[in-house]
Amino acid sequence: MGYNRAFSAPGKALLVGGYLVLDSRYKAYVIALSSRMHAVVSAANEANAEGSYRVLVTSAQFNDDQWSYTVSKKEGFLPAEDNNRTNPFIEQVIFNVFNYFFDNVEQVPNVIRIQIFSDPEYHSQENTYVVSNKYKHFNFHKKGITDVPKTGLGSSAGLVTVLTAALCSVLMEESLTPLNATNAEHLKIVHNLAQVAHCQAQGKIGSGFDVAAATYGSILYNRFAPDLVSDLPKMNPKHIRQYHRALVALVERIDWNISTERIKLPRGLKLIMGDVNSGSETVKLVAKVKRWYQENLPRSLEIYEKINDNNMKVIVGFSKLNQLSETNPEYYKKILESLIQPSGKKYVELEEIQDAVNTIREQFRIITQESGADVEPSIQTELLDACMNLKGVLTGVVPGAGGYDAISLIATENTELFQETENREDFKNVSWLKIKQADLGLMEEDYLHYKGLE
Ligand SMILES: Nc1ncnc2c1ncn2[C@@H]1O[C@H](COP(=O)(O)OP(=O)(O)O)[C@@H](O)[C@H]1O
Ligand SMILES: C[C@@](O)(CCOP(=O)(O)OP(=O)(O)O)CC(=O)O
Repeated sequence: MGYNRAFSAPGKALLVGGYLVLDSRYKAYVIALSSRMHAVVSAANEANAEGSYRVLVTSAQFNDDQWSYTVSKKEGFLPAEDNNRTNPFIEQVIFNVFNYFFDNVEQVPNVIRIQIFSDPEYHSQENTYVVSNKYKHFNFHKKGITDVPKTGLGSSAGLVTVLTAALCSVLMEESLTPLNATNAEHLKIVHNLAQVAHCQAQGKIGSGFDVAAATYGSILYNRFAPDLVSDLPKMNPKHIRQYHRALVALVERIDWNISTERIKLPRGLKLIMGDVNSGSETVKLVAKVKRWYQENLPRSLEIYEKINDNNMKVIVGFSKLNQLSETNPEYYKKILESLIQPSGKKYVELEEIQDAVNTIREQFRIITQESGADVEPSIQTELLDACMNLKGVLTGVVPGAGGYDAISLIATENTELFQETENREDFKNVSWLKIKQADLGLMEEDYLHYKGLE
């Protein structure tokens, strides 16, 4: 038996804290999703050029996309793709993981094969067929990964996180404590390496909430200083150890000052995501909002502070509901029932959250108008307002960067929006995604559960 392991990591929805989370002063409420990215890894010694390693990454679901990289210590582990194919996310993971384990690569098997799988909700499901076994089912597309539309659940962050875990597991195999996805120190190593790789591959410094959720699950997140990653030295072919030293210091010794406090939606409530099927470009939205912010100081700061005050009200409101569900379950049950069958009685515990979300949305509509970035465009306003009249819905937002991608609702667990909105003209562009809040971030899977899916 050779070396075989598998890992998975969840997608994300940023419910509260969009844009503000780019600044480390502000916190965001991030829900990890039941839709996951998976990496199945095997490793063996095969005939290979002396001192070089081959990392073969396959994405069978996307027209058998494949990337075959060769790396060697003397080249600073800079990956060269055998067929000149590029996938910056895969490249940066290989580069960073090998450089991190710089002194411990001698015994590592020289061929590492990794199969990537992604759950169906990450991508448009048009023109797909399902391949399944007893444990898993995946959608297969006729096109390559770059030609299939995404739904915005964070495929690259999930990919980078599972790939980092898979490669770390192989490179740590010789160490005293093999990679354990429940060990806090190991999670920190995977998280920090994945953040570095993701930032470098994106070529912009996002807040990293997506990689943090992929690693830690649903969290209250605040970001690290962007300089931590951008200050890493470039790989210098004459001093290949320099990058290793800086990376080890960054991953192990420097305090990133991030928060990854675990959170859970209030008991009895669930997340519902509707894919709106149009697509927005986060990078462009962020650039426009940043420009607006700089050009409108100090008023823009006041708007951000107002949004933040209300973000915190939502976060505290959710946590109060969770407490209430334990201290006064009878009363809590009535509160939730009022969302399904309005009796005229108002519950301040719900109104506080609804009012805070309305204020946040109002402020984002001001930003939308003034910046030209469609954070909450009017078509999404109409949709969210219509959702507020559906049975069981507590509140709803355009998640993350906003735009035309999706809507996220928080509703009672028994809410069945599919039936309620079927055949309704105002919901004709919405497809409800089959997702739930996930309990775990990165986790180990049984590699045998992927047999026959490749
Ligand atoms: N299943 C996969 N196999 C290989 N690469 C993938 C896969 N899923 C995502 N990627 C990589 O991530 C990129 C998409 O990243 P990005 O544009 O940041 O989208 P997202 O918002 O979903 O993270 C793809 O172009 C590809 O390089
Ligand atoms: C604007 C943001 O704060 C949130 C963007 O959230 P999305 O969920 O829209 O993210 P993408 O998957 O990258 O498109 C930028 C950030 O925090 O990186």
